[in-house]
Amino acid sequence: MPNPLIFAVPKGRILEEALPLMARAGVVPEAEFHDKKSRALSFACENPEMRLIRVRAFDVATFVAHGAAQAGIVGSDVVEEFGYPDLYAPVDLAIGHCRLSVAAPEGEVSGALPSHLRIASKYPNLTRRHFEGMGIQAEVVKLNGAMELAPSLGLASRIVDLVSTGRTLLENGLVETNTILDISARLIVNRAALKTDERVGALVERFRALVNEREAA
Ligand SMILES: Nc1ncnc2c1ncn2[C@@H]1O[C@H](COP(=O)(O)OP(=O)(O)OP(=O)(O)O)[C@@H](O)[C@H]1O
Ligand SMILES: O=P(O)(O)OC[C@H]1O[C@H](OP(=O)(O)OP(=O)(O)O)[C@H](O)[C@@H]1O
Repeated sequence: MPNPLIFAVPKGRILEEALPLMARAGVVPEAEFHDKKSRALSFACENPEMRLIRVRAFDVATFVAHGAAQAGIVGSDVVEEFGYPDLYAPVDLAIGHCRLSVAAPEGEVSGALPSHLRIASKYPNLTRRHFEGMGIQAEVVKLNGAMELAPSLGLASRIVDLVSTGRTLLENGLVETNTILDISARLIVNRAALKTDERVGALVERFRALVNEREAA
């Protein structure tokens, strides 16, 4: 039998929406995948030619870009932040919708911006690029969560973070000032694997057909 095709998924909130779509595309993990007590990270699938790995969202892109996994599902925020040349995102799955936005403390949203700003974010590249486009040099303080605390504690004057309902910003006294990126989850594949392994192309076509079907309905 050939090496199994490795399919990488994030462990958190995208997963719930992705699982039904994956099942319709023939990616169905063994029962242990759903066992909250299991510490396994790699799972057999109904299709014996496939294995599923569960990793952090940012790491999904890294595994696929380096060819350690051949395909996966991840938010377009992660695809854009890394910009890996070996990673190809051919299908917009139209799930996991949110946006990447700049937010500032209430009361500090108006007035001209200085030429240098300190921004807290998990997305240093997208943040720097956005502010460069406005002629502002952004010094990014990299945080992995709870960005919303940074302005009130003097760590940064603004944040760049994911927004969905807007509740987290509101409850932390922040106001959204600009949207940098509208986000949805993508099917991603390793470019070399797409060229050399016909199973990868077939997988892309299955997901593409599913999304087209859903749009037509
Ligand atoms: N409100 C939201 N907050 C965060 N991410 C969201 C939201 N809505 C949709 N997303 C999408 O979900 C992705 C995070 O996915 P998920 O929660 O599955 O990852 P994770 O592996 O748990 O992340 P982490 O590295 O934070 O542990 C984001 O990259 C984004 O594309
Ligand atoms: O606009 P809202 O609906 O309030 O959602 C946005 C919040 O959700 C995400 O955090 P998450 O819950 O993933 O926690 P984390 O950043 O600590 O992982 C994000 O970083 C925001 O804090």
